[in-house]
Amino acid sequence: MGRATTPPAIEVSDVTFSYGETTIIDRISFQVEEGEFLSLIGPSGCGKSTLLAMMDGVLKPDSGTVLVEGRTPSTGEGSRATVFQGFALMPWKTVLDNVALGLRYKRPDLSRTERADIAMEYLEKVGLASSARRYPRHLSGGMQQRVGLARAFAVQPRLLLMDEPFGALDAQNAEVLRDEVQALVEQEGRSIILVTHNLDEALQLSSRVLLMSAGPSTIRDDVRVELPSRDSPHYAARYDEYRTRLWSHLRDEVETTRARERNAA
Ligand SMILES: Nc1ncnc2c1ncn2[C@@H]1O[C@H](COP(=O)(O)OP(=O)(O)OP(=O)(O)O)[C@@H](O)[C@H]1O
Repeated sequence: MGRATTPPAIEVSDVTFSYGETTIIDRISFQVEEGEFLSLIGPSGCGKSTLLAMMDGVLKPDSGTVLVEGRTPSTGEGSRATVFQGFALMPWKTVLDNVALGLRYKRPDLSRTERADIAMEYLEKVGLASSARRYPRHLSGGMQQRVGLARAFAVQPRLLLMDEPFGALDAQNAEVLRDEVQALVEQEGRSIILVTHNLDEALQLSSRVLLMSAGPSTIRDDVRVELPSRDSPHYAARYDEYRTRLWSHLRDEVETTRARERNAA
């Protein structure tokens, strides 16, 4: 009674979304609590990016509501940051300026020097301080994605939305960056939503995995991931249990999508 309650980081209630005549998302509901790291997985085209865009205020549901910290999101709010597969860096700006740019929009209260100092601090965290004065075209894909991560984390968002952030990287770079994301998350402790095709990535990084069905998508499974530390003798068995469960559902949904594609062809 009279207790102040913090709204969930995200509250998706009975959301439906269509592109034209095609229903993509069919009455989906779930909540994400503050500090949760949620991975969204599901077959290609089931609407993961669409759902993320609604959380970012870029798209609006046809019916139902998406609330972020209790409010309808609109674009460009400082409490959120996004990381996408395509890096989205400004080619004419240096690495340092690219990171500082995010701060300029999201933390206009800071001076130019303060922004540069923070940008540098985050470039150090992702191991790119020595490339601060270089331009994105001079960096490898992995390095560019690190700049994207530094830019997103530098604004210290309460909510971080990531859409296939490792998708354009080779396997080794993806592995290194996943470790870096994990380290940043442990230091910063924010709410995170990760869209991924990679079940292992979802299991290794997140505290919860939401599996979407083939479209019109609903929630097929919702799994809280509680793994012991990696050096525990129980880690492998527990990991396999989660993986087997999620993969059996995911495989069904991928097969449904493929069968539909074959019928449509
Ligand atoms: N602007 C648009 N107009 C019409 N259809 C669209 C538009 N954007 C996406 N779609 C379609 O909506 C469906 C959902 O797209 P979305 O990108 O959200 O899926 P996804 O699960 O993120 O896909 P993927 O895993 O392949 O990245 C797909 O079939 C896609 O082709």
